[in-house]
Amino acid sequence: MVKPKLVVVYLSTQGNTKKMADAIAHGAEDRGMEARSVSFYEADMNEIRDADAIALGSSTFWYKMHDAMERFIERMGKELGQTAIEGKVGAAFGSYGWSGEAPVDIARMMRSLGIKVIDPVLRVQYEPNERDLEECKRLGKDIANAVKKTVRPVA
Ligand SMILES: Cc1cc2nc3c(=O)[nH]c(=O)nc-3n(C[C@H](O)[C@H](O)[C@H](O)COP(=O)(O)O)c2cc1C
Repeated sequence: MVKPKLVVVYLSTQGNTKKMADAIAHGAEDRGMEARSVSFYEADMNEIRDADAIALGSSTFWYKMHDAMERFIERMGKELGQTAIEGKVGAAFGSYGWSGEAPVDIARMMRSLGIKVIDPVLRVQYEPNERDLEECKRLGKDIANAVKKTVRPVA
């Protein structure tokens, strides 16, 4: 049986958001998904097109997500088009220091592309601890549960 697929794309300067991304992927795997956590510059648009779910994460720098992540989401919309993206399950996350705007902005951009972003939009202050990583795994499991409930039309 083909497993449903999750791609987790992150932008992380010191590895904090990357740790969240890896834990989200592990949580989804525990619930039977095929999941891959990749840095934004390694992300493959064809893989995203084929995925049932996408999780996007960036740390907050100067009160917003990194420009490169914003450009990545815009490129995703342009290259894949709304029909390929619409109806996918999504999640937004990121590490922050004091204001934490990036995950909220990511969720807004994903929703404007028609992605069904689930709650919570997950934010962790600085380096995730064990409890934070459990929450990230929980989000991965929730993504898998949401995918099971979603029937997407075959393209
Ligand atoms: C130059 C710089 C600017 C930052 N600006 C913000 C900010 O505006 N708001 C905030 O919440 N955190 C800010 N931070 C804190 C980072 O988001 C935080 O260190 C985070 O854990 C980095 O995660 P990463 O390793 O995934 O990139 C900033 C950090 C640096 C070095």
